[in-house]
Amino acid sequence: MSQPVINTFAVIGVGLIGGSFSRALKQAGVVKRVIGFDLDSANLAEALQLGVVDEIAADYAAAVSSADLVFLAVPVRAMTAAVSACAPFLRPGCVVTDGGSVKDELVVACEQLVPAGCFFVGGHPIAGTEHSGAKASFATLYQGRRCILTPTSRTDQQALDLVQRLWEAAGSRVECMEPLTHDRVFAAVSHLPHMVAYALVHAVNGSAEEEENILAFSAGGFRDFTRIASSDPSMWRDIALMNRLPLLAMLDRYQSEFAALRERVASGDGAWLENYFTTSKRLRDEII
Ligand SMILES: NC(=O)c1ccc[n+]([C@@H]2O[C@H](COP(=O)([O-])OP(=O)(O)OC[C@H]3O[C@@H](n4cnc5c(N)ncnc54)[C@H](O)[C@@H]3O)[C@@H](O)[C@H]2O)c1
Ligand SMILES: O=C(O)C(=O)C[C@]1(C(=O)O)C=C[C@@H](O)C=C1
Repeated sequence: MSQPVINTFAVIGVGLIGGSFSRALKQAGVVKRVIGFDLDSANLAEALQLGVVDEIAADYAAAVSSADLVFLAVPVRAMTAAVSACAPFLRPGCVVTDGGSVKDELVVACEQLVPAGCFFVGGHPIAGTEHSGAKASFATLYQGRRCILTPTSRTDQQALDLVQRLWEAAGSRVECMEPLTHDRVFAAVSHLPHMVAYALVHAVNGSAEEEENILAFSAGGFRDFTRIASSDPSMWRDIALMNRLPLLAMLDRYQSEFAALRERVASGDGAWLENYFTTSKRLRDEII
Protein backbone atom coordinates (compact mmCIF):
# COMPACT_ATOMS: atom_id res chain seq x y z
CA MET A 1 0.00 0.00 0.00
CA SER A 2 1.18 3.58 -0.67
CA GLN A 3 2.47 5.74 2.16
CA PRO A 4 -0.11 8.12 3.67
CA VAL A 5 0.64 11.74 4.52
CA ILE A 6 -0.82 13.17 7.71
CA ASN A 7 -0.73 16.96 7.98
CA THR A 8 -1.27 17.22 11.73
CA PHE A 9 -0.71 14.28 14.04
CA ALA A 10 -1.60 14.63 17.74
CA VAL A 11 -0.07 12.39 20.38
CA ILE A 12 -1.81 12.24 23.75
CA GLY A 13 0.64 10.72 26.26
CA VAL A 14 4.13 11.31 24.88
CA GLY A 15 5.85 8.42 26.64
CA LEU A 16 7.63 5.33 25.37
CA ILE A 17 4.80 4.22 23.04
CA GLY A 18 3.44 7.61 21.89
CA GLY A 19 6.93 9.10 21.59
CA SER A 20 8.27 6.12 19.63
CA PHE A 21 5.33 6.20 17.20
CA SER A 22 5.87 9.93 16.65
CA ARG A 23 9.61 9.47 16.08
CA ALA A 24 9.03 6.56 13.68
CA LEU A 25 6.40 8.42 11.63
CA LYS A 26 8.52 11.58 11.49
CA GLN A 27 11.49 9.54 10.34
CA ALA A 28 9.36 7.78 7.68
CA GLY A 29 8.21 11.21 6.44
CA VAL A 30 4.51 10.42 6.74
CA VAL A 31 3.59 13.16 9.23
CA LYS A 32 4.17 16.85 8.58
CA ARG A 33 3.56 18.25 12.07
CA VAL A 34 3.31 16.51 15.44
CA ILE A 35 1.60 18.12 18.43
CA GLY A 36 2.03 16.46 21.81
CA PHE A 37 0.03 16.68 25.02
CA ASP A 38 0.88 15.01 28.30
CA LEU A 39 -0.34 15.52 31.86
CA ASP A 40 3.29 15.46 33.01
CA SER A 41 4.55 18.88 31.94
CA ALA A 42 8.20 18.03 32.60
CA ASN A 43 7.92 14.98 30.35
CA LEU A 44 6.18 17.08 27.68
CA ALA A 45 8.91 19.74 27.78
CA GLU A 46 11.49 16.99 27.45
CA ALA A 47 9.63 15.55 24.44
CA LEU A 48 9.83 18.94 22.72
CA GLN A 49 13.45 19.43 23.62
CA LEU A 50 14.37 15.95 22.31
CA GLY A 51 12.46 16.58 19.04
CA VAL A 52 10.00 13.76 19.74
CA VAL A 53 7.20 16.23 18.89
CA ASP A 54 7.30 19.51 16.96
CA GLU A 55 4.93 21.44 19.21
CA ILE A 56 3.37 21.01 22.61
CA ALA A 57 -0.20 21.81 23.61
CA ALA A 58 -1.48 23.21 26.90
CA ASP A 59 -4.57 21.00 26.94
CA TYR A 60 -6.53 18.34 25.03
CA ALA A 61 -8.42 20.96 22.97
CA ALA A 62 -5.26 22.64 21.71
CA ALA A 63 -3.70 19.26 20.95
CA VAL A 64 -6.49 17.81 18.83
CA SER A 65 -8.46 20.70 17.31
CA SER A 66 -6.34 20.83 14.13
CA ALA A 67 -5.40 17.12 14.05
CA ASP A 68 -6.16 14.73 11.19
CA LEU A 69 -5.12 11.80 13.34
CA VAL A 70 -5.00 11.44 17.14
CA PHE A 71 -2.95 8.69 18.80
CA LEU A 72 -3.61 8.01 22.49
CA ALA A 73 -0.85 6.32 24.47
CA VAL A 74 -1.87 6.85 28.09
CA PRO A 75 -2.37 4.09 30.72
CA VAL A 76 -5.37 1.93 29.75
CA ARG A 77 -7.66 3.06 32.58
CA ALA A 78 -7.00 6.72 31.64
CA MET A 79 -7.86 6.14 27.98
CA THR A 80 -11.64 6.67 27.92
CA ALA A 81 -11.44 9.86 30.01
CA ALA A 82 -8.79 11.17 27.61
CA VAL A 83 -10.93 10.34 24.54
CA SER A 84 -13.90 11.96 26.25
CA ALA A 85 -11.85 15.12 26.92
CA CYS A 86 -10.73 15.27 23.26
CA ALA A 87 -14.11 14.42 21.68
CA PRO A 88 -15.73 17.91 21.63
CA PHE A 89 -12.70 19.37 19.82
CA LEU A 90 -12.17 16.75 17.08
CA ARG A 91 -12.39 17.92 13.48
CA PRO A 92 -14.86 16.11 11.19
CA GLY A 93 -13.09 13.18 9.54
CA CYS A 94 -10.48 12.89 12.31
CA VAL A 95 -9.25 9.35 12.98
CA VAL A 96 -8.63 8.47 16.63
CA THR A 97 -6.55 5.43 17.51
CA ASP A 98 -4.70 4.11 20.54
CA GLY A 99 -1.83 1.87 21.62
CA GLY A 100 -3.31 0.45 24.84
CA SER A 101 -2.42 -3.08 25.97
CA VAL A 102 -6.05 -4.10 26.70
CA LYS A 103 -8.75 -3.75 24.08
CA ASP A 104 -12.27 -5.07 24.60
CA GLU A 105 -13.74 -2.71 27.23
CA LEU A 106 -11.68 0.19 25.92
CA VAL A 107 -12.71 -0.21 22.26
CA VAL A 108 -16.43 -0.41 23.12
CA ALA A 109 -16.18 2.76 25.23
CA CYS A 110 -14.05 4.74 22.75
CA GLU A 111 -16.27 3.87 19.78
CA GLN A 112 -19.18 5.42 21.65
CA LEU A 113 -17.24 8.53 22.70
CA VAL A 114 -15.90 9.54 19.30
CA PRO A 115 -18.46 11.90 17.69
CA ALA A 116 -20.30 11.14 14.44
CA GLY A 117 -18.10 11.99 11.46
CA CYS A 118 -14.94 10.94 13.32
CA PHE A 119 -13.61 7.37 13.53
CA PHE A 120 -12.04 5.15 16.17
CA VAL A 121 -9.67 2.24 15.49
CA GLY A 122 -8.27 0.18 18.39
CA GLY A 123 -4.61 -0.79 18.22
CA HIS A 124 -1.80 -2.35 20.22
CA PRO A 125 1.86 -2.41 19.18
CA ILE A 126 3.50 -5.60 20.44
CA ALA A 127 6.74 -3.91 21.31
CA GLY A 128 8.01 -2.16 24.36
CA THR A 129 10.69 -1.97 26.99
CA GLU A 130 10.71 -1.70 30.77
CA HIS A 131 11.44 2.06 30.48
CA SER A 132 8.95 4.93 30.41
CA GLY A 133 8.61 8.52 29.29
CA ALA A 134 9.60 10.53 26.20
CA LYS A 135 13.28 10.06 26.99
CA ALA A 136 12.85 6.27 26.61
CA SER A 137 11.26 6.55 23.13
CA PHE A 138 13.12 5.58 19.95
CA ALA A 139 12.22 5.50 16.26
CA THR A 140 13.02 1.83 15.64
CA LEU A 141 10.92 0.38 18.48
CA TYR A 142 8.30 -0.98 16.07
CA GLN A 143 10.62 -2.25 13.33
CA GLY A 144 9.74 -5.84 12.47
CA ARG A 145 7.31 -6.08 15.40
CA ARG A 146 3.63 -6.96 15.28
CA CYS A 147 0.91 -4.39 15.70
CA ILE A 148 -2.56 -5.75 16.43
CA LEU A 149 -5.55 -3.74 15.24
CA THR A 150 -8.94 -4.65 16.69
CA PRO A 151 -11.70 -3.55 14.29
CA THR A 152 -15.34 -4.21 15.13
CA SER A 153 -18.54 -4.11 13.08
CA ARG A 154 -18.57 -0.32 13.71
CA THR A 155 -15.06 0.31 12.34
CA ASP A 156 -14.75 2.46 9.23
CA GLN A 157 -12.74 0.62 6.56
CA GLN A 158 -10.88 3.73 5.33
CA ALA A 159 -9.88 4.66 8.88
CA LEU A 160 -8.66 1.10 9.47
CA ASP A 161 -6.61 1.18 6.24
CA LEU A 162 -5.04 4.49 7.24
CA VAL A 163 -4.05 3.26 10.70
CA GLN A 164 -2.66 0.04 9.19
CA ARG A 165 -0.53 2.02 6.69
CA LEU A 166 0.84 4.22 9.47
CA TRP A 167 1.96 1.21 11.53
CA GLU A 168 3.50 -0.28 8.41
CA ALA A 169 5.35 3.00 7.80
CA ALA A 170 6.67 2.67 11.37
CA GLY A 171 8.01 -0.77 10.43
CA SER A 172 5.31 -2.99 11.97
CA ARG A 173 3.58 -6.10 10.66
CA VAL A 174 -0.12 -5.47 11.13
CA GLU A 175 -2.64 -8.18 12.07
CA CYS A 176 -6.30 -7.79 12.93
CA MET A 177 -7.93 -9.57 15.86
CA GLU A 178 -11.27 -9.40 17.65
CA PRO A 179 -10.89 -7.27 20.81
CA LEU A 180 -11.82 -10.08 23.21
CA THR A 181 -9.57 -12.60 21.46
CA HIS A 182 -6.79 -10.02 21.72
CA ASP A 183 -7.34 -9.70 25.48
CA ARG A 184 -7.24 -13.49 26.00
CA VAL A 185 -4.11 -13.93 23.88
CA PHE A 186 -2.19 -11.11 25.58
CA ALA A 187 -3.36 -12.15 29.05
CA ALA A 188 -1.40 -15.33 28.30
CA VAL A 189 1.72 -14.15 26.47
CA SER A 190 2.22 -10.70 28.03
CA HIS A 191 0.16 -9.99 31.12
CA LEU A 192 0.74 -13.31 32.93
CA PRO A 193 4.56 -13.14 32.48
CA HIS A 194 4.58 -9.65 34.00
CA MET A 195 2.57 -10.86 37.02
CA VAL A 196 4.91 -13.84 37.44
CA ALA A 197 7.97 -11.57 37.24
CA TYR A 198 6.56 -9.17 39.85
CA ALA A 199 5.68 -12.09 42.16
CA LEU A 200 9.06 -13.76 41.67
CA VAL A 201 10.89 -10.65 42.88
CA HIS A 202 8.72 -10.66 46.01
CA ALA A 203 9.12 -14.42 46.57
CA VAL A 204 12.91 -14.30 46.36
CA ASN A 205 13.16 -11.13 48.43
CA GLY A 206 10.86 -12.63 51.09
CA SER A 207 12.95 -15.79 51.30
CA ALA A 208 15.96 -13.89 52.68
CA GLU A 209 15.93 -15.28 56.23
CA GLU A 210 19.65 -15.83 56.65
CA GLU A 211 21.01 -13.55 53.94
CA GLU A 212 19.62 -10.05 54.26
CA ASN A 213 20.44 -8.79 50.78
CA ILE A 214 19.71 -11.93 48.79
CA LEU A 215 18.77 -10.08 45.58
CA ALA A 216 22.32 -8.72 45.31
CA PHE A 217 23.47 -12.31 44.58
CA SER A 218 21.20 -12.61 41.53
CA ALA A 219 22.85 -13.15 38.16
CA GLY A 220 21.75 -13.77 34.55
CA GLY A 221 18.85 -16.13 35.25
CA PHE A 222 17.06 -13.95 37.77
CA ARG A 223 17.88 -10.74 35.95
CA ASP A 224 16.76 -11.96 32.49
CA PHE A 225 13.59 -13.39 33.96
CA THR A 226 12.67 -10.29 35.96
CA ARG A 227 13.67 -7.49 33.52
CA ILE A 228 9.96 -6.78 32.97
CA ALA A 229 9.38 -6.36 36.75
CA SER A 230 11.13 -3.00 36.27
CA SER A 231 8.19 -1.84 34.10
CA ASP A 232 5.99 1.05 35.18
CA PRO A 233 3.83 0.00 38.18
CA SER A 234 0.82 2.18 37.36
CA MET A 235 0.71 0.96 33.75
CA TRP A 236 0.65 -2.66 34.96
CA ARG A 237 -1.88 -1.93 37.71
CA ASP A 238 -4.19 -0.64 34.98
CA ILE A 239 -3.59 -3.64 32.69
CA ALA A 240 -4.19 -6.15 35.53
CA LEU A 241 -7.45 -4.45 36.50
CA MET A 242 -8.77 -3.84 32.99
CA ASN A 243 -7.99 -7.35 31.73
CA ARG A 244 -9.06 -8.94 35.02
CA LEU A 245 -11.06 -11.95 33.84
CA PRO A 246 -8.71 -13.23 31.10
CA LEU A 247 -5.79 -12.60 33.46
CA LEU A 248 -7.45 -14.46 36.35
CA ALA A 249 -8.03 -17.44 34.03
CA MET A 250 -4.32 -17.48 33.14
CA LEU A 251 -3.21 -17.01 36.78
CA ASP A 252 -5.35 -20.04 37.74
CA ARG A 253 -3.86 -22.07 34.91
CA TYR A 254 -0.37 -21.06 35.94
CA GLN A 255 -1.10 -21.95 39.56
CA SER A 256 -2.18 -25.50 38.66
CA GLU A 257 0.81 -25.96 36.34
CA PHE A 258 3.11 -24.77 39.11
CA ALA A 259 1.43 -27.06 41.65
CA ALA A 260 2.05 -30.05 39.35
CA LEU A 261 5.70 -29.08 39.03
CA ARG A 262 6.01 -28.70 42.79
CA GLU A 263 4.55 -32.15 43.33
CA ARG A 264 7.15 -33.80 41.04
CA VAL A 265 9.99 -31.93 42.73
CA ALA A 266 8.65 -33.10 46.11
CA SER A 267 8.34 -36.74 44.94
CA GLY A 268 11.75 -36.70 43.25
CA ASP A 269 10.34 -37.69 39.84
CA GLY A 270 13.42 -36.96 37.70
CA ALA A 271 12.05 -38.54 34.52
CA TRP A 272 8.92 -36.38 34.66
CA LEU A 273 10.97 -33.24 35.33
CA GLU A 274 13.37 -33.91 32.46
CA ASN A 275 10.52 -34.60 30.07
CA TYR A 276 8.71 -31.44 31.24
CA PHE A 277 11.79 -29.26 30.81
CA THR A 278 12.47 -30.83 27.38
CA THR A 279 9.00 -29.89 26.16
CA SER A 280 9.37 -26.34 27.53
CA LYS A 281 12.77 -25.95 25.87
CA ARG A 282 11.43 -27.14 22.51
CA LEU A 283 8.41 -24.81 22.64
CA ARG A 284 10.51 -21.85 23.72
CA ASP A 285 13.29 -22.55 21.17
CA GLU A 286 10.67 -22.67 18.41
CA ILE A 287 9.55 -19.05 18.98
CA ILE A 288 13.04 -17.58 18.92
N1 LIG B 1 5.48 -0.08 27.70
C1 LIG B 1 5.16 -1.08 26.91
O1 LIG B 1 5.90 -2.07 26.79
C2 LIG B 1 3.88 -1.01 26.13
C3 LIG B 1 3.77 -1.76 24.95
C4 LIG B 1 2.58 -1.67 24.21
C5 LIG B 1 1.54 -0.86 24.64
N2 LIG B 1 1.68 -0.17 25.81
C6 LIG B 1 0.55 0.68 26.21
O2 LIG B 1 0.83 2.01 25.78
C7 LIG B 1 0.28 2.96 26.69
C8 LIG B 1 1.39 3.90 27.13
O3 LIG B 1 2.43 3.17 27.74
P1 LIG B 1 3.92 3.75 27.79
O4 LIG B 1 4.81 2.56 28.03
O5 LIG B 1 4.18 4.66 26.66
O6 LIG B 1 3.84 4.59 29.14
P2 LIG B 1 4.66 5.90 29.52
O7 LIG B 1 4.53 6.05 30.99
O8 LIG B 1 6.00 5.88 28.91
O9 LIG B 1 3.81 7.06 28.80
C9 LIG B 1 2.50 7.38 29.15
C10 LIG B 1 2.39 8.90 29.22
O10 LIG B 1 1.02 9.25 29.36
C11 LIG B 1 0.94 10.38 30.23
N3 LIG B 1 -0.42 10.41 30.74
C12 LIG B 1 -0.98 9.64 31.69
N4 LIG B 1 -2.30 9.90 31.79
C13 LIG B 1 -2.56 10.88 30.89
C14 LIG B 1 -3.74 11.55 30.48
N5 LIG B 1 -4.91 11.28 31.05
N6 LIG B 1 -3.65 12.50 29.50
C15 LIG B 1 -2.45 12.79 28.94
N7 LIG B 1 -1.31 12.18 29.27
C16 LIG B 1 -1.37 11.22 30.22
C17 LIG B 1 2.00 10.15 31.27
O11 LIG B 1 2.40 11.34 31.89
C18 LIG B 1 3.12 9.51 30.41
O12 LIG B 1 4.05 10.47 29.96
C19 LIG B 1 -0.36 2.16 27.80
O13 LIG B 1 -1.74 2.06 27.54
C20 LIG B 1 0.27 0.78 27.70
O14 LIG B 1 -0.60 -0.22 28.14
C21 LIG B 1 2.82 -0.19 26.55
O1 LIG C 1 9.58 -6.02 26.24
C1 LIG C 1 8.95 -5.52 27.15
O2 LIG C 1 9.47 -4.88 28.05
C2 LIG C 1 7.50 -5.68 27.19
O3 LIG C 1 7.01 -5.94 28.22
C3 LIG C 1 6.69 -5.45 25.98
C4 LIG C 1 5.28 -6.00 26.03
C5 LIG C 1 5.32 -7.53 26.16
O4 LIG C 1 5.93 -8.17 25.30
O5 LIG C 1 4.74 -8.07 27.09
C6 LIG C 1 4.54 -5.39 27.17
C7 LIG C 1 3.30 -4.90 27.06
C8 LIG C 1 2.67 -4.72 25.80
O6 LIG C 1 1.43 -4.30 25.77
C9 LIG C 1 3.37 -5.19 24.66
C10 LIG C 1 4.62 -5.65 24.76
